[in-house]
Amino acid sequence: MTEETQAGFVALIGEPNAGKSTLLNRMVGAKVSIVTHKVQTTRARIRGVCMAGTAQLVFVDTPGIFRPRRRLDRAMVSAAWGGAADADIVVLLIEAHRGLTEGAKAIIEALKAREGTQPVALAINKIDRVKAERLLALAEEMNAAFPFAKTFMISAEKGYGVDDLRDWLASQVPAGPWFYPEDQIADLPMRMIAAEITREKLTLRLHEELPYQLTVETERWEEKPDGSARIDQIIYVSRDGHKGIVLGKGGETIKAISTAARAEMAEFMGRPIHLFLQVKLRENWQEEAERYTEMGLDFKDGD
Ligand SMILES: Nc1nc2c(ncn2[C@@H]2O[C@H](COP(=O)(O)OP(=O)(O)OP(=O)(O)O)[C@@H](O)[C@H]2O)c(=O)[nH]1
Repeated sequence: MTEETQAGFVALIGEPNAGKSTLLNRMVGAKVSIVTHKVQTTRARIRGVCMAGTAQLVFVDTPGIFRPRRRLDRAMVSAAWGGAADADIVVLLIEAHRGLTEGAKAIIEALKAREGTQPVALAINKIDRVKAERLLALAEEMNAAFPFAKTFMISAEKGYGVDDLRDWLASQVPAGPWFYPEDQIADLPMRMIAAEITREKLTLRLHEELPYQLTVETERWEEKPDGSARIDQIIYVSRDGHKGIVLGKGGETIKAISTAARAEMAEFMGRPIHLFLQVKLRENWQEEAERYTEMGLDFKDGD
């Protein structure tokens, strides 16, 4: 699965209301938007994954970044880029009927500060709301403001132009193995939320005691006929001695964490959850950490 597959990260940016969730839902499937509010401690949030032929596209966004009230200075811009900096491609989404707004201008300033690092495509969304003449003028105006690698005219809601955009993205990502097994893509957002919930409970419970390098992964997700779900997660620690901290005396700590995490998952997902936690040692932590960083995820704790 190496030579003939491609995979990459796509940062979808745009002002609030531009239609990012709608576009993602079109490309990835309806579960995606649910992720938005939950997974907040990660540097770049993974919003969804989709397949386009032999390519796997992983969509990330950088929340709340491009909403500057004042002018952005360069340091702020580069800090604000966070996970988007690691993306292979950036897509700027704007609204056709609003055009080149102040917010869009601020984003373009930010893009200019890092011009040349990644291809940036423009997607003019909500084309169902404007006349064709206006669109062409807007596309020209936008391309005069920034050298976009490509311009797409889409309607995320109606689905116009979305396949073209996806196919183009697929053609731009590098050759390489997929980041996620294909059969996990559909429930990936829920898996990630579940892992994030457990991690949050670990943080709350352990505070400074928390082993510096620790991750939670959802290993298995099983739908039960009664509408409940069984979730198996592994808490990875980097040193054997850390296991004891997570388990606590007589398993007390892990039990409390599990109870709290299960309750929150059940509430969030609106159904009964059976949660099974295991603590494991992951010795080759360093390489793994690099892998996650590459993916724009910040799973490290304690900083
Ligand atoms: N007419 C029209 N409306 C659209 C289109 N795409 C999205 N919308 C609407 O625009 C509004 C905002 O869409 P969202 O997808 O929530 O926007 P967003 O960029 O994710 O917004 P934030 O989560 O605030 O960043 C919703 O009411 C959508 O239904 C489109 O192509 N045409």
